[in-house]
Amino acid sequence: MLPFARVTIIGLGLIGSSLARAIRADMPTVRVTGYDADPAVRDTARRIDLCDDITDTAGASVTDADLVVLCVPVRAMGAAAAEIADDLPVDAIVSDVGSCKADVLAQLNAALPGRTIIPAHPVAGTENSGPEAGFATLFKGRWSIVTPPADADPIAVERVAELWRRVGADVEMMDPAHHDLVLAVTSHLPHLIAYTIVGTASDLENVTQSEVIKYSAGGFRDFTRIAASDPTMWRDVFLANKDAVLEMLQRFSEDLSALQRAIRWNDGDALFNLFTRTRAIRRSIIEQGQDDAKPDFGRSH
Ligand SMILES: NC(=O)C1=CN([C@@H]2O[C@H](COP(=O)(O)OP(=O)(O)OC[C@H]3O[C@@H](n4cnc5c(N)ncnc54)[C@H](O)[C@@H]3O)[C@@H](O)[C@H]2O)C=CC1
Ligand SMILES: O=C(O)C(=O)Cc1ccc(O)cc1
Repeated sequence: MLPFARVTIIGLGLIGSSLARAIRADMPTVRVTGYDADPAVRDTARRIDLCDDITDTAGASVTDADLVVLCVPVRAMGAAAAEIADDLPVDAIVSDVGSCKADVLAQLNAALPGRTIIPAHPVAGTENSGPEAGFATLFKGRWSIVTPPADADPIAVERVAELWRRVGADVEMMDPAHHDLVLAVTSHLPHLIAYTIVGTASDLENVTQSEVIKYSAGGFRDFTRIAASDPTMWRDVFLANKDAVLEMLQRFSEDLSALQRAIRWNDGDALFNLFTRTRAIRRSIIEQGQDDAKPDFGRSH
């Protein structure tokens, strides 16, 4: 049985539009309604026939929904939830796709007290944004991490998990705080490093911009893809997942200082041992068949 009959998607960018496309492709009888705060995005969504219906207000989009999925930047979740509070049917489930979970859950609880809130995070995406960047197969073979509150209704949790399975994702359950720590090191810190290194290269005085572009070898090119990711989305992730990111950044800085010291003192063994350990990690990811499948760091479609 389908987990939901009428799904509303709020925020029709990369993830919201991919979810709309995936639901229509994989569950064609489900009615998909969309809303975005940006009128230009709503126009585009209508032009490309993204949903069965696009409404001009948030409230109108949820009046007959049995699931509402918030697909807006993480620090906009509370405002988006507050806008639907008066029109949300009593038995509707509210979910989201935010890249960090504890802060978003707090925002949703504050905006929608007493409502059924089952957050999730599809660990799948690209550096692109907007309604035309989405695609129906984005979630296939990827993880979707569902982070229910401790007292969540198990039936509601299972319905949200089943939605993600239906669009091709593998589902994992996680505590929100643990999710935030894991994703801080596997996703948020790598983005911060990419933003930094591309910024550092572009600030150099003795190396021209055109030399950076012309001679960018594999490593730097990969960083430029990640550093092209949406500024609003990532500003919000770093501020909303501040504690976990600062904790991982502290550890990273200490490890970087150890490497700096090894180079300064010609400690080749230290360098060789670390590089051998990290190569083994890459190989075990490939052996587990997760290279290009999941998680999705470093892949564009
Ligand atoms: N981009 C990625 O690779 C991934 C993003 N995510 C999460 O998905 C969410 C959406 O990200 P993207 O789709 O990439 O962003 P996006 O920038 O492509 O789309 C976000 C959309 O939300 C709309 N919006 C902003 N505030 C709103 C509000 N209050 N009410 C209604 N609409 C509003 C914007 O107009 C925009 O169209 C974020 O929370 C992000 O952390 C999760 C997994 C991967
Ligand atoms: O484009 C990439 O490599 C990504 O890392 C995509 C991504 C961005 C944010 C997420 O929360 C999950 C996946």
